[in-house]
Amino acid sequence: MSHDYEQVDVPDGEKVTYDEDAEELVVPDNPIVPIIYGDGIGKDVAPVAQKVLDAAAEATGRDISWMRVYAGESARDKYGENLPDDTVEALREFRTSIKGPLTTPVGSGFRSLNVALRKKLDLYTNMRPTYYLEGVPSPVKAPEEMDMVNFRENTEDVYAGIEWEAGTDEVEQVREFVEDEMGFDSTIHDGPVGIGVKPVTEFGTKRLVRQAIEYAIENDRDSVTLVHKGNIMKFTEGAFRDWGYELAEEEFPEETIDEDTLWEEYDGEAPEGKVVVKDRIADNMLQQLLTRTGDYDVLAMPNLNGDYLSDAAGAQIGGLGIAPGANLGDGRVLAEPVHGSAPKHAGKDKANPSAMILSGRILLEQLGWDDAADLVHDAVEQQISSKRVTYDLERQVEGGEKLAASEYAEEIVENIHDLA
Ligand SMILES: NC(=O)C1=CN([C@@H]2O[C@H](COP(=O)(O)OP(=O)(O)OC[C@H]3O[C@@H](n4cnc5c(N)ncnc54)[C@H](OP(=O)(O)O)[C@@H]3O)[C@@H](O)[C@H]2O)C=CC1
Ligand SMILES: O=C(O)CCC(=O)C(=O)O
Ligand SMILES: [Mg+2]
Repeated sequence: MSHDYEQVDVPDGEKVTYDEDAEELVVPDNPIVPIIYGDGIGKDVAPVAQKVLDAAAEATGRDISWMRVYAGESARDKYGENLPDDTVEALREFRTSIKGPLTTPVGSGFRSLNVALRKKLDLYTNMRPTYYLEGVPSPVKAPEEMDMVNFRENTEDVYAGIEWEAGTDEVEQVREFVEDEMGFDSTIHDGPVGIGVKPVTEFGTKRLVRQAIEYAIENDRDSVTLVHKGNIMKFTEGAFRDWGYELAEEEFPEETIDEDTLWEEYDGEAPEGKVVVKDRIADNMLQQLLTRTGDYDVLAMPNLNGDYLSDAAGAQIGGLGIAPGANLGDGRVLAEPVHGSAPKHAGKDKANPSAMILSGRILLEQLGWDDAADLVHDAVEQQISSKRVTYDLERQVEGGEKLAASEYAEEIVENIHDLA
């Protein structure tokens, strides 16, 4: 049953539905797609990205019926709250959506609205592809070796928000329990302490790793690397690794092999059609991202590792202005860039809309509109190669010309018209 929307209108258009047996979205040619512009630079990049996505849809004979919904500052203005039911229900009902960044205060204040959306809609995977676009400036020597897809667990780990503030009765109760009942006497220093809990479940781990392995198989990828800090956090990150391998063995025995078998039986050359499942400790992985980029393909990891790693990987291929992503659940998609609301650049029509546009490309792929998605990719790449780019790329490109975000997006729309 449809939600009774209080302060937003449902546009003309049709609903995307989900075929549970086929595990597939059923997509009309004129889907209703909710969009949250977001805070800070979100208001600069989202409307211009929308125009690019419209151009790609129109060029391939479709029409996106946008439904603007609100979260963060714009929702506080309109509804007096951060995350109105209208917004959550629109994302739930219409299934495929896109958002700009939402600001989260540090140290106090409300908890992340981004995390809240992921949890409320059970968008349990955050998929962040990191790939090279021709002509993109990079601080590394061989950025073209980067072609990774980061699958980040999206609903648990330290993002569960189970923590207690220093100086409260609650934190003292937890300290007492940990020291007196759980046997960790003299482990926590005396004086004020903040304590948090890091849940990592078998359920959360396995559904994430399942999605990563399925993606690797469907997209002909070579390997899935489990990235963890299991040497130190044995029962959370270590368990993530163990459950990840267990899942591969239980559910994909024919399609996967582990790294030991790869070397012992195949001398390091994976047999045709097999995905190698391996693991790396997170600190090592962060340096291998730079030094052995080409050895990695699909990565699967707990929430915090994925947060760190996706920004670091994005820096190698043009920076946060380019890096796209999407939150995925069963039959539900919320695309969003890797970057945040970058408040110091907000409202200046200068931030790079590519990350938002390329997140839209993932949305188009999820709709099954691969032709439109390819157009978006090619049009962005063509624009970057022309060196007429936003400030972040212009400052790194020799002979570059600086464009406003809106001018840059308009030229991408023209590229789409030329390419179509
Ligand atoms: N999913 C989400 O909605 C996310 C929200 N956030 C939130 O955003 C807020 C700000 O976070 P912060 O740590 O500053 O990280 P941001 O990602 O917002 O910005 C960090 C820096 O990255 C560069 N950058 C980011 N986006 C772009 C862009 N589109 N074009 C060009 N450059 C870009 C800028 O670098 P420079 O100044 O060097 O040019 C910017 O100062 C916080 O409240 C945080 O919680 C953070 C991440 C994700
Ligand atoms: O929710 C936030 O404010 C930050 C989230 C974040 O950094 C991310 O999703 O990568
Ligand atoms: Mg982040």
